[in-house]
Amino acid sequence: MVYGDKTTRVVVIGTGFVGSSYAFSLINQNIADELVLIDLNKEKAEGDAMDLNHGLPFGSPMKIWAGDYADCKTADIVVITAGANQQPGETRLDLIEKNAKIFKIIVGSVMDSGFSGIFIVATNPVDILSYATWKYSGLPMERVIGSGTILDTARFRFLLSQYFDIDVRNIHGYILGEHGDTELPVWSQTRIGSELIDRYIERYKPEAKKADLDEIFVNVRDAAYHIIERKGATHYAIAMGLKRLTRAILRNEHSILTVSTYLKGEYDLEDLYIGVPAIVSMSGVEKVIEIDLNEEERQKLHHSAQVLKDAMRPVFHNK
Ligand SMILES: NC(=O)C1=CN([C@@H]2O[C@H](COP(=O)(O)OP(=O)(O)OC[C@H]3O[C@@H](n4cnc5c(N)ncnc54)[C@H](O)[C@@H]3O)[C@@H](O)[C@H]2O)C=CC1
Ligand SMILES: CC(=O)C(=O)O
Repeated sequence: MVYGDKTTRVVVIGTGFVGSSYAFSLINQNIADELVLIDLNKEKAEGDAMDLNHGLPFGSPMKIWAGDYADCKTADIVVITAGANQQPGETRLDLIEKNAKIFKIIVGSVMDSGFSGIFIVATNPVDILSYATWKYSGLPMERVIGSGTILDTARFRFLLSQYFDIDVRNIHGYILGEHGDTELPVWSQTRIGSELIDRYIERYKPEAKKADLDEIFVNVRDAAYHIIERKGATHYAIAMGLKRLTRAILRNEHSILTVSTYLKGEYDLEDLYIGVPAIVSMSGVEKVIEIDLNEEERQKLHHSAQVLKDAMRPVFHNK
């Protein structure tokens, strides 16, 4: 562990579908020494702690308990997955009012404990609530990270891997922007192995159609709607994305991940959290990576940023 002999502690706030799936994912990875579960529904957190503890004989040693906000004081990472999720037909932005109110209380309680670690935010609308967490906590921007488009990028890579019949680990591409309806694919920089996708198609899959690629992106963008219609929530893949982010921090991996982070001029955007590639290490977001976008992609990213700014104005500036 990069923290040397120090015991590493992760606190999860909100042990619903996402929080409990993340906790399960974490105990299977031997990443942290301690895991604290907090939920408004204390019995749910207690039940989860019992259930997870009973699995430890099959895994690695870890201390897991249902705790309270005082336990955040020495935490390295606090992951917030608390709050309302989308009902069928609802957009992520529809959740802003109720979840922003919940966040004011949660983030205030975490900071009252004396917490000085890193926040990871997953609750939707994640870009706006990451901004809220940064504002409410007063922590440096690099220590407040939203899961951003980490999940959308994973969905994009998976669907492309199916289409091209190539190992998903050899598909390299990013979804940027809002984790939501205005996100965009960066086709101009998408690669299969080391080949740009257009060149790969020319050489190895000339029968591939633009309409198929467009449909892949639509399925990425609308994946949450499709899953929520079928089972009411999405949680396994985001749990694995949050675990990946946790590992990048605790193991100081310097990984490039599409997280929601604060922009101060990068991509000609400022004063918002939005999904872009960034280097993540034990200090949090070390650096935003500004990949070359073509004009259409740049315009779509700016449109997505504008939609986020318009949505957060009533919550953060006019009240
Ligand atoms: N960023 C991403 O890629 C994804 C984000 N999400 C978001 O994650 C959030 C959670 O989703 P689910 O786990 O499905 O919801 P859920 O309803 O299963 O769980 C939410 C939990 O938060 C708890 N909670 C509510 N208010 C609280 C408070 N003030 N303090 C502590 N706990 C509180 C509830 O008791 C509940 O256990 C939603 O906003 C959802 O949209 C879901 C999937 C992917
Ligand atoms: C719910 C959500 O944000 C997702 O699955 O993308």
